[in-house]
Amino acid sequence: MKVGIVGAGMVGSAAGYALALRGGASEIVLVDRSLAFARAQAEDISHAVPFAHPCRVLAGEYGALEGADMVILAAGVAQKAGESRLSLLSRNADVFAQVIAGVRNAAPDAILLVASNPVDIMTDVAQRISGLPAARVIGSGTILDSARFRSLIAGHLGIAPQSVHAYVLGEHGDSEVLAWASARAASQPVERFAAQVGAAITQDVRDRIDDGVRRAAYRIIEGKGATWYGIGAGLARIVQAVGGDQRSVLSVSIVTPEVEGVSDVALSLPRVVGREGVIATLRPELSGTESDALRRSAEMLKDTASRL
Ligand SMILES: NC(=O)C1=CN([C@@H]2O[C@H](COP(=O)(O)OP(=O)(O)OC[C@H]3O[C@@H](n4cnc5c(N)ncnc54)[C@H](O)[C@@H]3O)[C@@H](O)[C@H]2O)C=CC1
Ligand SMILES: CC(=O)C(=O)O
Repeated sequence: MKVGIVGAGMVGSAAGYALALRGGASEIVLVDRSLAFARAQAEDISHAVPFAHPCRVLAGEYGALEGADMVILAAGVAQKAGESRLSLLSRNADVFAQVIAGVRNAAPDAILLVASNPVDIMTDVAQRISGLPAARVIGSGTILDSARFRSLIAGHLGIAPQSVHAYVLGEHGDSEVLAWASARAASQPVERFAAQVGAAITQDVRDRIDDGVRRAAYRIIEGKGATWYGIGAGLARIVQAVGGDQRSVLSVSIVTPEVEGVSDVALSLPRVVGREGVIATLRPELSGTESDALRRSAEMLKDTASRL
């Protein structure tokens, strides 16, 4: 599997590094508006390969993406402390107009994997500009938020996050929805599991976990300027699901025909991901409050995208 990465900054390079370590690609090509920077990142990542899986890590201009099966889009600006993801929209939409033309010329058959924020609207933008089917333009969406949610539930229950299935839905951003009603630990509703291990999920616990997920990016950006490890691993996970035709269920964003009465909106739901991109979309069990919140998130995203 040949994977391109456009935008070799913190997120793009972390994705390349995670891919090299996890063994999800035979070739990784980094592209950036600064070729010298992309070359330096590629050389650095290539020095991890002897400790991981065989893989060529290169840098180049857009032409070097020829033959790529998948291209990660991580170019553009990132939030500064206190800024919301949505505030990046017009700047990153301009960047995508250039980037997608370059990618499509070199690798017209590649699946696009969008990371740049605001990721749901950028997924919508990427799909519109590229003209590709929605199933082949995937935003990382809430894959990161779902990982944060699973980690915090697992920490409370004293188990591994791998034993927790829980999704964050809607926007990757302030209006996201933590789907407690469908959260499971060891196949049981998390409340039932919690009662068995004497770790009740009280309203205080829910509020703490909600804040831990929803405000994670703000806290990390305040502390170190940006986030990259979590999303780098999440992007590598999506690439592996596609490359291995794994049909894994991941919460990712694509333009979706209808969500809670809102049409043609890009947001995250659990989706089956394999060789052709998104193969199916699932609608998890939600409480009334969660459905209302998902509708509001969808309406906000649709409204913002249609004003672009
Ligand atoms: N989806 C998610 O969960 C997450 C998304 N992000 C987003 O990812 C994006 C990248 O963040 P970072 O890597 O931290 O930023 P960064 O500033 O470290 O890297 C961005 C890179 O894009 C390149 N670039 C800018 N314009 C370009 C163009 N026209 N053509 C080619 N390359 C161009 C820059 O030279 C730079 O190397 C941001 O929009 C950020 O908000 C960040 C963390 C999580
Ligand atoms: C920056 C960002 O989108 C995140 O870490 O969630």
